[in-house]
Amino acid sequence: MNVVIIGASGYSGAELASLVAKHPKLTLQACYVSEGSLDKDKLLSDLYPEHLGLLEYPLQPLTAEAFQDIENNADYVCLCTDHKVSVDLAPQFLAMGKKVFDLSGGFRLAGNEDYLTYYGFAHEHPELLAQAAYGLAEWNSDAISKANLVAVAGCYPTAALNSLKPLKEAGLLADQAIIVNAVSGVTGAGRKASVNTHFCEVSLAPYGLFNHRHTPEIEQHLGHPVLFTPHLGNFPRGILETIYVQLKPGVTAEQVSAAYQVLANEPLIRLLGNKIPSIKGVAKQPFVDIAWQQKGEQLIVMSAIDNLLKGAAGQALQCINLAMGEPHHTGLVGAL
Ligand SMILES: NC(=O)C1=CN([C@@H]2O[C@H](COP(=O)(O)OP(=O)(O)OC[C@H]3O[C@@H](n4cnc5c(N)ncnc54)[C@H](OP(=O)(O)O)[C@@H]3O)[C@@H](O)[C@H]2O)C=CC1
Ligand SMILES: CC(=O)N[C@@H](CCC(=O)OP(=O)(O)O)C(=O)O
Repeated sequence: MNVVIIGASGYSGAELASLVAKHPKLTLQACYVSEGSLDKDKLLSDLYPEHLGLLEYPLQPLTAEAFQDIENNADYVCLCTDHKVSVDLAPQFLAMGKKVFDLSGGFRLAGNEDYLTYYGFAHEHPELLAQAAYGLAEWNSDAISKANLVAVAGCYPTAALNSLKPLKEAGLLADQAIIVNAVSGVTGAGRKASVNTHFCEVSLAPYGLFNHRHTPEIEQHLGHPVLFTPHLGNFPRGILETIYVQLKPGVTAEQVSAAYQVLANEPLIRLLGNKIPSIKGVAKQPFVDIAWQQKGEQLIVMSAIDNLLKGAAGQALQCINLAMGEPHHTGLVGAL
């Protein structure tokens, strides 16, 4: 299958380009940036020298001619672009009959009101929201394999949902909101220069209190209220979440362990029991590491992922594998 990547010069796009280029059943057809990009015509390996010899692909401007090339040659189009850019581009590629894998948040939420409230824009194509399959690979494989538009799950939600859905499905959660405290590395904010992500400015600080767009994403795909607070930390990649859960009265440790067994055979999920996960354990790895400790009806769940792999490009590749009828972890386990 021929894959094109739009936004290939960005952190998630370059990561996905490297996964596609190494995949046994995919061909990286072409890499695109915006028409006016400062990086156009550079090689991707000039920007990412760690991929010298692998990503000798020119970053092509997304011109009218590029759209024609994509229509003629691509099977799968991956959008590694800002939410609004994705909302604009996805319908154009869907109209060409392409399968679209969007890494942005442009199609993850249920309704236009959520986009106004949490994204700050009115959705231009609300009719596509119901058609998009939510790309949380381990939990939605049937819908992902059939969909023309896959909204690959967000980074913080991927860590939270994989940790909490087993408990929700087993009916172990008390009604109150779950508190999700999360720390992300700076690549989570993208490659574009900004003061907030400047080397001398980043330390450890919360942001997005009460209004981060991943709050509704987690709530909608979990079916439970959360109080989510992200933090920016001074490391390049990885997300660690510490999640405070009130269990229903009388829920035992055995019931909690049994609930997590639903993930026990998943190749990209590592259940650590009562060990402690870390950024070091997942950086540059495709896994979600999940651990928990319980005292009475209080449960603390810890979850770690690499934001660019399981939180973006790795999960996008899982979705592409599902669309091809391949095992979802092809090209991810033992291959990075
Ligand atoms: N970073 C992360 O950890 C994660 C990111 N995501 C999502 O993935 C998407 C990309 O994120 P990230 O890789 O961090 O972003 P970056 O800012 O690192 O990269 C964005 C890319 O989009 C390109 N681009 C910008 N405007 C256009 C346009 N109009 N047409 C075509 N290409 C364009 C940029 O190149 P240029 O401007 O030079 O054209 C660049 O290649 C976002 O929606 C983000 O929310 C999802 C999960 C995790
Ligand atoms: C550290 C940082 O800034 N992280 C980003 C989240 C990463 C991302 O790009 O979000 P999606 O997963 O929704 O695409 C943020 O908080 O906006």
